[in-house]
Amino acid sequence: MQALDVKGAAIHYADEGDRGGTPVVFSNSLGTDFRIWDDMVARLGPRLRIIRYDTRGHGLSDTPSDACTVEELADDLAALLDHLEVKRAVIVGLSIGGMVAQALAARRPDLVRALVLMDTAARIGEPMSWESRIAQVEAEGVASIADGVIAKWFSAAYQAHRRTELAAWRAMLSRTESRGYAACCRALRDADLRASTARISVPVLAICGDEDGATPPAVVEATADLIAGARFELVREAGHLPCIEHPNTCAAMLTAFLSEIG
Ligand SMILES: O=C(O)CC1=CCC(=O)O1
Repeated sequence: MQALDVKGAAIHYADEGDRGGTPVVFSNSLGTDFRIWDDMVARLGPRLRIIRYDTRGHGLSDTPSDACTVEELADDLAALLDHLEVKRAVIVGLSIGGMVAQALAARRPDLVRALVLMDTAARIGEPMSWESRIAQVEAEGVASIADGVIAKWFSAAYQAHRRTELAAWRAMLSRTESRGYAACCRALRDADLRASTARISVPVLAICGDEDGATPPAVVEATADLIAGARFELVREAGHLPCIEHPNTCAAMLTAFLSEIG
């Protein structure tokens, strides 16, 4: 187990693969931890350095405060990459992890070679809906919102046929500490990255599940449209977490993108 102290908070991470290979860094979404990348990462080629970490307040990472910003989350990632002496990494970010990737590209362009923006946007949801989610999880815990969240995370087919895996992912979500979850909801409530994202100049691949109920394809594509040269691709029969539902497709998309950017 590896963890880094970032301003008093333990950030849990894994640094695996070929230390001399292209660094590829994975940033998770709200209510998840870095296990969401397991199946996708297992399908990637050998000459990559694979770095995964748990966003603060999630997985084994600490929850240092009741509130945070996307910029602070990007600074956590920058501290981790500085510690690992990684520069020019390909950052793969899912949902809030994709916002962290966009913010990192704006704040520390030296760390970013390219971005894969998965089911994410420069602005996600409305402040009022984040407010009511914060109130709900602070009053009754993350498990109390699990039904609604799971419905957006997975396609109709996955929900109908993968009951056991669904129960396991629900357990991951429900066990997320409400303080850390609410802190990241505050970051989402306050983040509008449209101006800085429009200035991103590294290669960008945007990916979205066609049944994503949280960041629907049109929202993800609108963010891709802000970035010069960004490409948008759909994953069929997938919800908000296509890396779980279709790891082969997502790994193939990432592999093709990596060979394009060289
Ligand atoms: O939990 C959700 O509603 C989906 C989501 C929005 C931002 C994020 O990271 O996940």
